[in-house]
Amino acid sequence: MLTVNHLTITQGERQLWRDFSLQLLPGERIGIAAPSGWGKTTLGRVLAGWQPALSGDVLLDGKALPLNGYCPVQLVPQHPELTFNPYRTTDRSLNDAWRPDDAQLERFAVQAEWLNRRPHQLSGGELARIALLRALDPRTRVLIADEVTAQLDPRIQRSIWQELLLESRQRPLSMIIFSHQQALLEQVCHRIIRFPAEGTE
Ligand SMILES: Nc1ncnc2c1ncn2[C@@H]1O[C@H](COP(=O)(O)OP(=O)(O)OP(=O)(O)O)[C@@H](O)[C@H]1O
Repeated sequence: MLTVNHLTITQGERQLWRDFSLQLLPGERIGIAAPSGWGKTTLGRVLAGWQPALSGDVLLDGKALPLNGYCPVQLVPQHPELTFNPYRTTDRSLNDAWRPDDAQLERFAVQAEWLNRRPHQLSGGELARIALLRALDPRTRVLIADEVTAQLDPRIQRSIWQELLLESRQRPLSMIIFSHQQALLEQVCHRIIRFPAEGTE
């Protein structure tokens, strides 16, 4: 279980989250809907250990996330091109995590040939699928999906979400999903937390 305890997160002078708490059961999928600039991506970065919070903590099964080695909470960022090394072919970045087989590449609509290219030689949607597959390393327990399919056409979006839901049920893999697509959140999440909370605007 992922437990988020009283997180306060600042970015520069600005306080983005104050006393934010959440519990996520194995296999549970929670959607977070908030206006642009609210701090969703920053929250994702803190939950996956990419940057510290001002206060509060993030625990997986009661323990702090590991500082070294593989982090079982994985963020798939909205702009994956910023997280791929531009000088390496994408297979090297993917295989830093794990080695998906051909069937797994097919499930997430990744063509083997794309893995011989560098990030700038791929479209945003192609790179987004490789980033997603990389984060699905079998050691991942919680996936934070930050607008992961926003760059994809509706048919591929549907098929990727079908596979993600299958993965979420089978492992089980918990998910925190940030999206501006209300219909998507309603279809894939067990519950949705909306900001600003009703009556506070
Ligand atoms: N490295 C940074 N330094 C300073 N300010 C930042 C930094 N990163 C983000 N911000 C600011 O923090 C706020 C929250 O940004 P964040 O990307 O977390 O929002 P978001 O809710 O994910 O937005 P969107 O829906 O547009 O992706 C924004 O006002 C942004 O300009």
